[in-house]
Amino acid sequence: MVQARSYQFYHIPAMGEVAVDPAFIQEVEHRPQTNITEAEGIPLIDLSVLNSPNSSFSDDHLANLVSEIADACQKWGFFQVINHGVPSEYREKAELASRKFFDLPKEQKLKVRRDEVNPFGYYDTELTKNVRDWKEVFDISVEDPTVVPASHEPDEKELRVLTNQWPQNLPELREAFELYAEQILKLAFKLLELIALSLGLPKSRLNGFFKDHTSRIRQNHYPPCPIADLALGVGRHKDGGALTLLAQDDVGGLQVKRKTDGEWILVKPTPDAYIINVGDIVQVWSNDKYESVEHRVMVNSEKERFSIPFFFNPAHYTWVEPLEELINERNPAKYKAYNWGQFFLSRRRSNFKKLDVENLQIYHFRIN
Ligand SMILES: O=C(O)CCC(=O)C(=O)O
Ligand SMILES: [Fe+2]
Repeated sequence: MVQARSYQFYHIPAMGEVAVDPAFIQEVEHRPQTNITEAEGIPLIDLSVLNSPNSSFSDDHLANLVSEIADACQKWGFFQVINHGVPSEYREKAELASRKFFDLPKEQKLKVRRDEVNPFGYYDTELTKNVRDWKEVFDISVEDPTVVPASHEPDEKELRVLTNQWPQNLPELREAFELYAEQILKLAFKLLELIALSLGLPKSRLNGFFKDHTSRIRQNHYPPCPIADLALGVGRHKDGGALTLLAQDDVGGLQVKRKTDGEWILVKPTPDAYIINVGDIVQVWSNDKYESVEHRVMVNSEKERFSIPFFFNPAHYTWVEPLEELINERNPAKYKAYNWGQFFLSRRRSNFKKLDVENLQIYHFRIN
């Protein structure tokens, strides 16, 4: 059954009455403030130590870097990296191809639409916490094909093989993103090792979880929005995976909830930098030492914005729980183990369809 949409009219200065689907309207307390603080920004970390060919850097340099990472993860859950080793031409090609994709006529984009079974492809009606986001996205799996459980049901034993969908008339999209994925994956492993070291663990302690990783690259397009002060490009949320590596363009709009006072801080675009944040899985592994921090995206009434996050996720069969080296009698495990594949599918389901219940969160696995 096709439901008739009921539009509501909003008065927009300079535009008059605008008809908008009320599904986009945020509750008053979640609307973006226009007078946003651009106070102290998230830390900027230089990774050149890792990429110097003749290792002219000493152990001290590495130790400094590791302690910068530890600090940033504890204080912010977010940081930016420069001199990260991803050649800019790969990123530029991906960004260009992505713009071309979103520029295609709607019916061509709908040919690669994601559906209830395959979470990869194009989508323009995503919900975050049951409110519609002002954006369109195109999701691809880094490993293609990728294996996930057949459903989000906890006792599901069957597996499903998912493949990417590519638009036929834009071959450069696939080419650009397959090359980009290889590069960004290398950076993700470097960051994973730095995070392991920063938690006092051996460098490769976390690598095994990513042998059959289920990482995903998303392309986001936020069109100009006539109700930019009522809607959001992405509603407030925490990333469910291990790490996110985000390439944003020069428009800006990403806001991070500052841990010290709960203020929303705008992440100012830095050319060629990546914005890194720890996701829920790192929060659980670290037994809350590093928290996965809430963030959201403001839209702009004049400018469109593009971003490309890479979500670094472990194998679907991973049981996520606090690492045994990081718990003891004084600091007992704060979470019981949960299965990553089930968690992922349950989340995708609630992003696809409006549900009556809140979507799955790690605090549902919290002990006490
Ligand atoms: O576009 C952005 O800046 C961030 C997007 C985001 O948070 C997400 O897709 O999870
Ligand atoms: Fe996010």
